[in-house]
Amino acid sequence: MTTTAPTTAPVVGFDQVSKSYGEVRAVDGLTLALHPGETVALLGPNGAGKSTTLDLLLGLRQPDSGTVRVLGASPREAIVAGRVGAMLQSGGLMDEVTVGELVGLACSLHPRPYQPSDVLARAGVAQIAGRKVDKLSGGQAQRVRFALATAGDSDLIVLDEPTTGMDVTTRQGFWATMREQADQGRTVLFATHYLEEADAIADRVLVLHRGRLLADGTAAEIKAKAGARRISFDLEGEIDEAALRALPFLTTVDVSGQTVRIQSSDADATVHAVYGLGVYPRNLEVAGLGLEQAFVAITAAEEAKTK
Ligand SMILES: Nc1ncnc2c1ncn2[C@@H]1O[C@H](COP(=O)(O)OP(=O)(O)OP(=O)(O)O)[C@@H](O)[C@H]1O
Repeated sequence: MTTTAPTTAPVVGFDQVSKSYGEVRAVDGLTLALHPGETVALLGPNGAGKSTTLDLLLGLRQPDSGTVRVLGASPREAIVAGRVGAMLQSGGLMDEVTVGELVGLACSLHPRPYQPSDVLARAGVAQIAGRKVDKLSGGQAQRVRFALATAGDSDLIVLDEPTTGMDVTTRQGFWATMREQADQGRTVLFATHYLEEADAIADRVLVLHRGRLLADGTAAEIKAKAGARRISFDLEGEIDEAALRALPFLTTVDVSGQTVRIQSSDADATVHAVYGLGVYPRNLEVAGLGLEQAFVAITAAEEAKTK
């Protein structure tokens, strides 16, 4: 028996949630619903409010106004019922115990625990189960935090910058495991600064900026929202660089040797105008923005508006 409502409620529901620290409004009127089986990336520049949002979601901080619900209950009730597993940036690990002991303890405290041996194996730390927790490398400690977050059968897994300090192979293994968790119907929410991870892993991307939701959609939708496209070509002769830079619709221009790379909010018009400069562009390519460039474009546009 749990105290939580049936799973028809969103896994996570924020309704007009705000949280300030003194003068700083870290989360500003956030409304949001996450659903079962979604893998959601939370992006935003430093100080955008990602960690505060996760703290509110986990009941570690209380909102000044608005409500946060997790699986139809308060965050605290959902956590007590074992429905949420979390891996936080700052989560210190107990000293003087071994990895195996710590994971065993986490399993024993979970209302719906997995076998410690399975948890150790899944997190890739079975070989270091006998090692003291304070003797681990940064990447190993991250894996142990991951083991603690998956000690039992939770409906929601919350990860704050989970792959910081992991090498490439560990990172790939980590995300493969997370995919399995989502495929089994769990909701995975992770904050990250690695945009390529968000692009590859998440089926939904949230962009936070100054505590507000700036974009919410698939990575493809976020890229489209940024509007701009990348244009690149090689020059055969000289180009009047000042005239090139003066063309309308350009957001960035980079001329390096014979190669020109530009971003434009109207690629068709820009290509037409380049021909108009008497240039014949070779190897012309027009492509959409990557998620990283789209993120920079969206947040920079918002910065410009708020100045
Ligand atoms: N305990 C606190 N006391 C005062 N201000 C805080 C506190 N925690 C966060 N802030 C401020 O609130 C804002 C949001 O911080 P938060 O840590 O939620 O952002 P973030 O998106 O997680 O940032 P980062 O990417 O740098 O981890 C920032 O301006 C930060 O300085």
